[in-house]
Amino acid sequence: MLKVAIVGASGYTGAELLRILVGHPEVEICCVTSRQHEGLPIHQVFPSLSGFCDLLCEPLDVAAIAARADVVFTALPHKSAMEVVPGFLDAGCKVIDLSADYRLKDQDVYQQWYQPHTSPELFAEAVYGLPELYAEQIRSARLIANPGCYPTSVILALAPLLEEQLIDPKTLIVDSKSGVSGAGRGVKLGSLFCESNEGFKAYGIASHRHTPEIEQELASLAATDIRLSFTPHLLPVNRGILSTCYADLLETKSSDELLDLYRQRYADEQFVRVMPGEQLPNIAYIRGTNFCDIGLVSDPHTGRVIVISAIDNLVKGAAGQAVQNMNIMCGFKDAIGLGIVPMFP
Ligand SMILES: NC(=O)C1=CN([C@@H]2O[C@H](COP(=O)(O)OP(=O)(O)OC[C@H]3O[C@@H](n4cnc5c(N)ncnc54)[C@H](OP(=O)(O)O)[C@@H]3O)[C@@H](O)[C@H]2O)C=CC1
Ligand SMILES: CC(=O)N[C@@H](CCC(=O)OP(=O)(O)O)C(=O)O
Repeated sequence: MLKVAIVGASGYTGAELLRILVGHPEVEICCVTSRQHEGLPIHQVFPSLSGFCDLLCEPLDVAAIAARADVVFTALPHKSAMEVVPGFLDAGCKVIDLSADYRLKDQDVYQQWYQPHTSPELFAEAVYGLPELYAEQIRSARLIANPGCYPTSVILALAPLLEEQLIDPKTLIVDSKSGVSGAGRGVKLGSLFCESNEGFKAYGIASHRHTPEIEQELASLAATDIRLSFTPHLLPVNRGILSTCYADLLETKSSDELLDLYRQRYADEQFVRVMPGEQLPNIAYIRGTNFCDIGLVSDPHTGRVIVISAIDNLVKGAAGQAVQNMNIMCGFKDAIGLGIVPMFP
């Protein structure tokens, strides 16, 4: 059995890692950490886990955890992850980092959007953990930079069009809407029920820290520089991201032709579902699962294509993708532990 530790287990992505990994046949969870809940059984932190996991929350002692774990999931806020990731790697663990600390390839860009980085020497080694693009590199990786939730939804939505150079990269506009769990479990004014319920607002306009991450990956697909207008919105639901992506087509293509391209591109990707014909993604269809649903419409009136994608921010946007990466790194089948059928309604 593979021994895994979940560092930052009392957060939302930590809870989701636990939900997925308690049912994983190749994994034994050996350690969960939380500073605030040290000594408390994790099922008391998350009563939903009663009967599934009775590990006690431990402090974050890198040496003590590394002595027991083969793989460490760091589900910590960015800036905190970089304080512990190098120690786990030095001790011989594989690390899947859910934070943004190792996603960017350029140290100056990281510093501009976050803060000075304390282990930029790991940037070159870290593999951006989007299996639909980097499965080969993930297989032999020691450090996975698990992608951001918004970036996952946007990159998967636009990859086929950019790879085939069918859209003008200068015309890209993306609107994304996220459920409130995207902001984490920490107490924040904007996450309070009365602040978010029945409201719907844009935030981080022209300044959201996922912009450089999305641009980095889209530029690599398009083999040209990308400048993106990215506007996230806070949606008053617990989970789910719906991204709407607009771009000018460089040649006339019908919706059916483009859908065919997407079907071919993702034919071997079991977690990407290209919606048939008129159907469009809905966060209600993927809740709790590792699916990314994609639909599109080619608009002859404007010459633009509009691509819609939907993911669960905590699953394909975080914990599910992290487990998918672990499966690939460890030679397991990609979908082990992730074969959840969506519930509806
Ligand atoms: N929520 C989402 O949809 C997504 C989140 N992510 C990223 O995943 C990471 C975790 O997110 P999420 O679970 O939402 O965050 P939460 O705020 O819900 O949880 C954070 C966890 O880290 C622990 N923690 C916080 N600060 C520190 C610290 N300085 N040292 C040690 N432990 C600490 C907390 O426990 P305690 O304070 O008890 O120690 C808690 O267990 C973040 O980097 C986030 O940006 C990525 C994609 C999607
Ligand atoms: C709704 C909400 O607040 N979402 C978060 C993004 C989610 C996230 O955790 O992003 P990282 O993985 O890059 O940290 C935000 O806008 O900052």
